[in-house]
Amino acid sequence: MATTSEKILEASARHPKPEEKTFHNLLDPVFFRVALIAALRSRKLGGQTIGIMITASHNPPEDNGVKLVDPMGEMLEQSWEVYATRLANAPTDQALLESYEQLETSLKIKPGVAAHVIFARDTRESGPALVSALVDGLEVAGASYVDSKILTTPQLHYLVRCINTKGTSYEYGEPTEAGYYKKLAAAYKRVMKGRKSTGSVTVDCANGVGGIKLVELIKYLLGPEEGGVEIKVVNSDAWKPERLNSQCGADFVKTQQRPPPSSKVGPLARCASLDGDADRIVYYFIDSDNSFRLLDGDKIATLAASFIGDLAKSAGLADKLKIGVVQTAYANGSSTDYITKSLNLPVVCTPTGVKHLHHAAVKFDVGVYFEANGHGTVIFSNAALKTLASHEPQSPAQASAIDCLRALTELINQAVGDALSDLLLVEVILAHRAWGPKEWDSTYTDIPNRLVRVEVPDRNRFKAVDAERRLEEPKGVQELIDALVSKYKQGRSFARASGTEDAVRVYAEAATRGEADDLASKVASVVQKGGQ
Ligand SMILES: CC(=O)N[C@H]1[C@@H](OP(=O)(O)O)O[C@H](CO)[C@@H](O)[C@@H]1O
Ligand SMILES: [Mg+2]
Repeated sequence: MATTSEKILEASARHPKPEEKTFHNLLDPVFFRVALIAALRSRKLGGQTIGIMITASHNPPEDNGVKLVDPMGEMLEQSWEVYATRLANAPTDQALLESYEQLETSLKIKPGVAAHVIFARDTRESGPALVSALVDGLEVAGASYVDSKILTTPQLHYLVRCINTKGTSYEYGEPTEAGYYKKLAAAYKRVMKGRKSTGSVTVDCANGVGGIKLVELIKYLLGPEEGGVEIKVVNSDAWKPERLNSQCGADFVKTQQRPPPSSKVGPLARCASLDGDADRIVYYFIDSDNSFRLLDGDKIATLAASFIGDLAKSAGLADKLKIGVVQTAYANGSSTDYITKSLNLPVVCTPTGVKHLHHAAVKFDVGVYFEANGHGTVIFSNAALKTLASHEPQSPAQASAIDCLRALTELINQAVGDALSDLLLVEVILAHRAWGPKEWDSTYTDIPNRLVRVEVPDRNRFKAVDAERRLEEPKGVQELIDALVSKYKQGRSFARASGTEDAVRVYAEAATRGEADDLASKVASVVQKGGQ
């Protein structure tokens, strides 16, 4: 019988690294190799289940990619990203096998431990072919696996957390797709007790997996006749994969600062857009003067933080729950001011990327984190869960606030930012406050801002520090940016190398639209020159 090493070598030859790279032949060996990493990770963690999500999120339909999920539903631990890259880049089948065996030895992984993996994909056409490459890898690595077919990214994170917590005192939920809907719907009904939604919300599903799953979720929720929100699902053409993220979706709305051209809603109607794998959401509406108003991740974070802060006070728990908000440098300066000065809550700024925000948020009892682009969630610490479970209310008002807080811990996805869960979170808050989008928007006014992309010969020369708000290298560039910023009222600007695209991003804020554009373009030209 062939040994595991022989099997890996033989199978790897079926997933060769292409001589001439096209998108598809490039991904086939990557997926084969990702399977090997997932098997190693599961074995290293004593056989806990690891998740693999096949998606390219908000990117064009022909792209694809992969996200690895750790046992508690969190993103793969950072040190393992390095190992994954090492396996993915191994130049030959033999080099791949050597890297695999080296990892086994250096990480003291016992090959005899059973490995378990669960995977799912979004609606992209390339998904099934990539699943074959993945399965080939899982089989030769001796991992057992579950194919969960088509799911949103956060649903897969949910399943991973449920499977790994099953039978413990902190069981997360029933590890099925229906279990996900039931958990959200039960919590939604609890928070909505005695409240009524007004109006409807139109949800643009980016023609992706979010539409299919939102239609399912609605079946479990309260109908409008029962006081629940009326959810109108649009851009849910998931079976025409070429339409995915095309002229719609959260990324389109956020970057273009306008509704999807297909949108038919009138003034003051609430709208929301999901991204292609439903882990991001933004809200927006058309104001009475026909202007477009975006309610982005910052507005969702401030809404959630203010609501939870008020509930904690009503429950008599203001001193016991340390609530904090985590943002990145892209958060609008007005939102940061509003959180610190009006809500009196602490704000932490981290580098871009949700894993950084998540790690900072766990330091609070209630950590609210959102990127401006709409990716985020609220996490409750174990101490907070204990406080909520044991707190004896002293009045009916306290009892109702505490029940609402407990239900929120179930409504909000604790593993990862989840557009469907965030949608319900926003909807329950608006129902509690009897607010429409305009009242929500008027909590603070965004400082005009501009984000531009600058192509430079080598973006790695740009080294940012201080949560990416200042450039250490190339030398001298930060001083030039500072000098420009000082000339603008409410001016703020920074430049950093993108982690996902071959470019440097420049962000600028200033008192007026024209000044923000002007500052952004001047900083962009400083960056361009400094990057030569
Ligand atoms: C300004 C911006 O939106 N940056 C995005 C983008 O990161 P960059 O490192 O800026 O390319 O992609 C990340 C992953 O999706 C997301 O977390 C982040 O917010
Ligand atoms: Mg996404």
